[in-house]
Amino acid sequence: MNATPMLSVRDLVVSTHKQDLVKGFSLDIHKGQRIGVVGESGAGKTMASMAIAGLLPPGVTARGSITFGGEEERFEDARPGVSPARRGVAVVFQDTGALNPLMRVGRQLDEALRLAGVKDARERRRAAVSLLERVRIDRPEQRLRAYPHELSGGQRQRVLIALALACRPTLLLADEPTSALDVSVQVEVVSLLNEVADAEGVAMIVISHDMGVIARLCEEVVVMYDGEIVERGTTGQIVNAPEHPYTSKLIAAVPKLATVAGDE
Ligand SMILES: Nc1ncnc2c1ncn2[C@@H]1O[C@H](COP(=O)(O)OP(=O)(O)OP(=O)(O)O)[C@@H](O)[C@H]1O
Repeated sequence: MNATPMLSVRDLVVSTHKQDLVKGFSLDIHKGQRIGVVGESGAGKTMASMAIAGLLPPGVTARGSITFGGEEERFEDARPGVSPARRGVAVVFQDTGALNPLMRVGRQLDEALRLAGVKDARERRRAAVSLLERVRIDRPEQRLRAYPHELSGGQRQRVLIALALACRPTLLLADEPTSALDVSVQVEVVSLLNEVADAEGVAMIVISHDMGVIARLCEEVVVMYDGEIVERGTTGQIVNAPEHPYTSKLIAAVPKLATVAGDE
């Protein structure tokens, strides 16, 4: 692994005025690396990743330091902003209303590409078609005219991945990228994320309550429980020899997981 991580998070604490939601989160990720953050609902996975992306909700603040692309930002009960250095981070949300239901897919991609600095409208149109091709959506020209409800759940998740790729990220934060999908479609989206990460060379932080999804996507895993990291290691180590009882519980919830880790 090369020496300087692309992203370094140190002692991140995320709080409301009442309580700490994340109680000291540290993580390094290198170019092209894929790290999973696993834990049950409410463990603080989303809050940690939203702090990294500069997208904490109102009333939630952060303490600690985040270094991205060599630029360190320190926070003292502040909301991290999206600094230019952070522009290389994109978030893939889960398909539960993340797309604007009133806007055609093409318009949403056009907007994302405009924000990413593509000035020429024809160039944006070409780029939108190419993004849909890269996420393996068939008949891309036609899909640009579709509204989200005219697409299947799997196709909408693909569009969300295409939107994330529009800003040419170096780091993708995928928050429960498959949770809203049927099992067979989950498998397709996991393969697509693997394919995209390989082809584009992006690093990925995958957040999920499902150790099975993480094991298929990531070489390293961080386990969160009640706002804290309770265990970390390679996927093989965590799956085959978990040290924390909570990790064992997460693994037991996925019956075929030993086979998945064995396949790697
Ligand atoms: N906007 C908010 N304001 C205040 N507290 C919040 C807000 N959103 C979430 N929380 C609280 O923060 C804690 C951590 O939530 P977080 O969403 O990070 O957990 P998670 O591990 O990602 O779980 P899930 O998969 O359910 O989102 C929870 O106790 C949750 O109730």
